[in-house]
Amino acid sequence: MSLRGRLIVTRPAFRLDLTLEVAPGEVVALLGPNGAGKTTALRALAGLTAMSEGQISLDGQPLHVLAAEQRPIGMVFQDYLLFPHLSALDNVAFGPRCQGVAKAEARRTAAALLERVGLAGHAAAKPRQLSGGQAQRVALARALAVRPRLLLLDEPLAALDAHTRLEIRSELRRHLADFDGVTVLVTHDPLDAMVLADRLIVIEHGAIVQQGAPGEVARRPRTDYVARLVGLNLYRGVADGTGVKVGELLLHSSEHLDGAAFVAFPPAAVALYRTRPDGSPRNLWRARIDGIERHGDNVRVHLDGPIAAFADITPAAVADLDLTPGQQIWASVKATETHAYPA
Ligand SMILES: Nc1ncnc2c1ncn2[C@@H]1O[C@H](COP(=O)(O)OP(=O)(O)OP(=O)(O)O)[C@@H](O)[C@H]1O
Repeated sequence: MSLRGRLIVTRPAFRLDLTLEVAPGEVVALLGPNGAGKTTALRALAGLTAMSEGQISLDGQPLHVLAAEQRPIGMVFQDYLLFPHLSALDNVAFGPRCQGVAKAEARRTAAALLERVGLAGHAAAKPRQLSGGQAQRVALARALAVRPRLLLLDEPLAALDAHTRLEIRSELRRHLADFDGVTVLVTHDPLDAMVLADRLIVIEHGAIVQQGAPGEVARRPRTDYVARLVGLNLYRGVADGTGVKVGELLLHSSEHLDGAAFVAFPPAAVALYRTRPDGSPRNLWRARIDGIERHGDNVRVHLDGPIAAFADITPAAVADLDLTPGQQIWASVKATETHAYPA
């Protein structure tokens, strides 16, 4: 079961144009900032948003010619959209019933699916009697009940609190691993994407800007959005074999490259000094402190200068260095903590 297609949706102030190819059993996450077009892409796959041009095929059969209700898809929405007046069992049985399955058989299928998601004991409960995590499980069971060949998940964990989210994320991962059709999920959350997906497709302004295995995307971001998402300082420059020239600054790394290159390093790899350090580390520059904010247990210092960078240091280091906004400081990062790759 494979999905292929070119999705084009044109609106007055927005154009989505994506070429997608997803293998059987593969889980792909569409990731991107607000308004990038993730939901539009998902809705176009579902037949809920009309495409202006393009075509989609599933297992070699055209999908875009089918009305939404005829498409062999299962969908989980962010707020689940369970029918409030139906029990969990009847919510799950609803899809098979619509497909013409006899009532008793539809309910048997639904009961088996509820058991699979760990809710056998809640079959009679109405949606309002379920917790967020339970409602999410019912929504997944309902999506699977129609034996879909394409599973579409729109921010499937967004409505859950942090603790439940952790639990449901790993459960969902197991269910997706058992599903042999194509899964496309939309998320804002890099962790959901990293844990759930085999491949990330990053969308910005309606177009794919980067795609690849989660680890690869995290190690080698290609846009500022991806770099921020995975918490790296990222620059584009020109490599000359010994380092990457970014503006006036030459940044050394352990890789030897030539030509257009990206160079990235984590904020925690940046060390700050009041006076020029001895034994000059290879990457050293004079920076101005542009801002200081809490960042988890650490402090994130915003640096301006030949390059804009974030440095994560401990609160004790902030006190020792007596840092204040506007102050000039030395910043360094070891070549071994700097990663360069072709642009
Ligand atoms: N029904 C609509 N009518 C007109 N414009 C729309 C409609 N839905 C979305 N848009 C616009 O289309 C663009 C893409 O929106 P979309 O919801 O697909 O983005 P998204 O990546 O899913 O964003 P978010 O993460 O905020 O949900 C945005 O500019 C949005 O304002």
